[in-house]
Amino acid sequence: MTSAEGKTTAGSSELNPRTTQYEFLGPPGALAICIGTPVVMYAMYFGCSEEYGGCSPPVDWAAVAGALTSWRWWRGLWDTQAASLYLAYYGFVVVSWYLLPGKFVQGLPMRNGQVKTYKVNAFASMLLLFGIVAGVLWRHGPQPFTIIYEKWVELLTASTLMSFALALGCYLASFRDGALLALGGNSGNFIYDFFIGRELNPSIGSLDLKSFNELRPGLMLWALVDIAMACTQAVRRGGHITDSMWLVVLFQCWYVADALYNESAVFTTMDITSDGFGFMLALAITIEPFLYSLQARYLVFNPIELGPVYTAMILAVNLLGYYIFRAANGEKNDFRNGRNPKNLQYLTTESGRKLLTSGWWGRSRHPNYMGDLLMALAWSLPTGFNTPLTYFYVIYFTILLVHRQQRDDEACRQKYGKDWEKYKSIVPWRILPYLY
Ligand SMILES: NC(=O)C1=CN([C@@H]2O[C@H](COP(=O)(O)OP(=O)(O)OC[C@H]3O[C@@H](n4cnc5c(N)ncnc54)[C@H](OP(=O)(O)O)[C@@H]3O)[C@@H](O)[C@H]2O)C=CC1
Ligand SMILES: CC(C)=CCC[C@@H](C)[C@H]1CC=C2C3=C(CC[C@@]21C)[C@@]1(C)CC[C@H](O)C(C)(C)[C@@H]1CC3
Repeated sequence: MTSAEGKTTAGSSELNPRTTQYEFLGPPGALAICIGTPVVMYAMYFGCSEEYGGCSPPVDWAAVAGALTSWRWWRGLWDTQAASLYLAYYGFVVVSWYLLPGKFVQGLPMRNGQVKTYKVNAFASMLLLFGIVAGVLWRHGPQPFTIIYEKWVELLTASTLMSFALALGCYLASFRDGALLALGGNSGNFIYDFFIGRELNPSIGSLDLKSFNELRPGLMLWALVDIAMACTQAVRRGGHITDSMWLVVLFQCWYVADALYNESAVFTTMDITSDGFGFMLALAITIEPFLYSLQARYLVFNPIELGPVYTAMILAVNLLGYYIFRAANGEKNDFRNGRNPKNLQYLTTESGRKLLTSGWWGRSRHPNYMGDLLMALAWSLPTGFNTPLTYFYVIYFTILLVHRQQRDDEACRQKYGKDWEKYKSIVPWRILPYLY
């Protein structure tokens, strides 16, 4: 953490104090991530696509350079049909949130004493989308879905612009009277606050923009993109889909379905309770479908048959990861909702809040990250070892989770003081027992 220099009292109040500590190396770091993330996403396309010579070295850099120095660089990124398709998709996700029935669930109390109510129907939205996909497949076969593969970069542009528009809109709206700001996003520096998110929970009517965008448009499109990649492979191979493609699509669709089914669990994560909604989280709608699906896109032009032995081994890695991820998240969720069915041991802190010290949370301080990382590995293994690029997700995710663990550790240190040090002495490992 670095200190936010040059703070003034303008823009601060008792409820919305000025942010005095920077994360992500302050404004230069925030600017680097704002520019760097879209650059990386385009680079993962230009550096790993059949149009530009595949993914394994040598990439056809001459073709990439040719594209970048010609008119195609600008014109090729934008396509009105792709942007309209993207908008129609986003509109569908909003309308399905509005129209489909759902439970109403309360979030944790905010520091102004208010409690937000969320409509929980993300899983129903996903089922509706999958129902429409099944209907199209039934009537027209896989062909209509190949447009997602063909217009990949144009759809990426549309989604990136949507992320930017959402973040900018929320940043500007946060200056209205009465907005509750995020404690970490009110530094007074435009770049930093735009990136971290100035307002804690921006909403339009009863639609909470942060939880909506963290979960629905990005995750559902990720599943749809994966299905479209399998359809593209099927069209090219006379209806045949490789076992590697089946694995990637099933694993990732399962992960998405699990997240949407357990929608209410996200209301207690730090993104929802503490972070604002800025460009960082708005990028979720782009990163999830266009970066996390790289393996499926790669398998379209590098079809790989794994055979039963490798298929079974990779399946086992994913199942183990999923078991740890779900069991750990389940234990914490139960505990935070006042249940302790396994009679796990815990430490009572001075604040009255309790911390689990046995079960998964006694093995490491973020056992759920361990499960998530194992799954990430299982999603890359079906692509073989011809290119390191399909392992990008595992590497990016490790960096993201290690940084997240450090942020959470600092937040818990501030929340629990010396009790957190005591917890750390009981549970010394951060993510991977005996390693980290
Ligand atoms: N696919 C992706 O791109 C990403 C996935 N994720 C996943 O999201 C999920 C949620 O992650 P995240 O919100 O970062 O963190 P966690 O689910 O690990 O939650 C951290 C919080 O849990 C509470 N806690 C910590 N230790 C204990 C304990 N011993 N007993 C009880 N409560 C404890 C603390 O909050 P308090 O005490 O206030 O309750 C702490 O702030 C994870 O499964 C992660 O893998 C995350 C980022 C990206
Ligand atoms: C630096 C930068 C640009 C960061 C963007 C990070 C985001 C993409 C991730 C931050 C936390 C996330 C979570 C999920 C997806 C990725 C982002 C948005 C998540 C929705 C994936 C599905 C899981 O089951 C989850 C619900 C636990 C998870 C929540 C956190």
